[in-house]
Amino acid sequence: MGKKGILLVNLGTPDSPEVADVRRYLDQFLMDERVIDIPAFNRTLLVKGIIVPFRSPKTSKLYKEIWDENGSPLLYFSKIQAAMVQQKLGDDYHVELAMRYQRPSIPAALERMKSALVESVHVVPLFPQYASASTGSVIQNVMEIVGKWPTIPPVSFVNSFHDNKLMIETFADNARKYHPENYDQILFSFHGLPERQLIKCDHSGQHCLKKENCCASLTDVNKFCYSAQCHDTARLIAAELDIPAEKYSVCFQSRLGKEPWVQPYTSEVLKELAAQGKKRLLVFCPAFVADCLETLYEVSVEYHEEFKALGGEQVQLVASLNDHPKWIEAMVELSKN
Ligand SMILES: C=CC1=C(C)c2cc3[nH]c(cc4nc(cc5[nH]c(cc1n2)c(C)c5CCC(=O)O)C(CCC(=O)O)=C4C)c(C)c3C=C
Ligand SMILES: [Fe+2]
Ligand SMILES: [Fe+2]
Repeated sequence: MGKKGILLVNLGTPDSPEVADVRRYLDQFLMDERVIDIPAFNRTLLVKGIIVPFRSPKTSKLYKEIWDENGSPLLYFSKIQAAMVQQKLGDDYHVELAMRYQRPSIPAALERMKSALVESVHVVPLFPQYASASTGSVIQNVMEIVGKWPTIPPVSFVNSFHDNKLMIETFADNARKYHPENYDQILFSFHGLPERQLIKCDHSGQHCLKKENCCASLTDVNKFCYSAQCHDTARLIAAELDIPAEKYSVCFQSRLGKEPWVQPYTSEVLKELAAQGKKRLLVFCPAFVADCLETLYEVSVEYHEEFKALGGEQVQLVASLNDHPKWIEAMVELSKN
């Protein structure tokens, strides 16, 4: 019997922090029709004419701040995760790591699986909450590639795992060493998303952003809503740590462009908390399964400085899932289901 193929996919990172590599990365990322979801002609003008030329040098500087002897933290931890999952799953499985953008690429990883004569392909997009721009893009890309193979094997996908028990426990474990009770407020800062994409993903057309706070709770009718899944993840981690509702806030970071993104924005929440006299914040970033630019720089450096300038004292990041054994167990579970 052939091996079962497992494809673990994260977002991607540049090959190096140099401007040319960052430019290639941003170009592939932002030209994705699910990321900048506007008509192709306008997307090309905006991405190739404005965002990539102006943003690449700035983003390159940020990547240089987090790049160490192991390279990009996102790729470093992703490789460790894949090797540990392969080791746990054993010889009946063939595990490949891929990045949606740049390397190791999805086409190359799928080609290696094909050459290894896998009997099936199970895809695990490494994004806990479903978004069209992340999970949706991975699923579409894999379907396009495998869809052209002469023999299409059984293919399956994980859609989201925002409430995975082992994942929730891992975030809680990582926070305990900071003693959450010693902080003035706990923040769950998720990657942001344009509001337009939230509305588009609501196939009923009747739920997302229709009423105040409608995207803050997860129900049967909005079970694919990114915002609702984020709120659910936050609620579960808070419950695991006995953090009362008034002691934590859910917010969204990394906004790009001028149109409205899912709210509240992390920067605005920092302003409000500083105005209330809060001094010490503990911040989870549960949209990511590995530390990356958005956690190590945006939260630990940018938000920390921003909060201090507002009169606060500390923004402490809770480490991501990285190579925590319980998270590896969760990945094994996701690989088998
Ligand atoms: C949680 C999953 C992610 C979603 C959803 C997502 C949507 C999204 N992102 C951008 C723009 C940028 N994101 C950038 C970095 C970045 N994004 C994610 C994850 C999601 N993005 C990760 C893990 C990272 C870090 C990668 C790393 O190498 O560490 C960047 C690059 C950095 C920068 O220039 O600021 C951009 C740009 C959009 C527009 C979007 C949805 C529409
Ligand atoms: Fe992003
Ligand atoms: Fe919603």
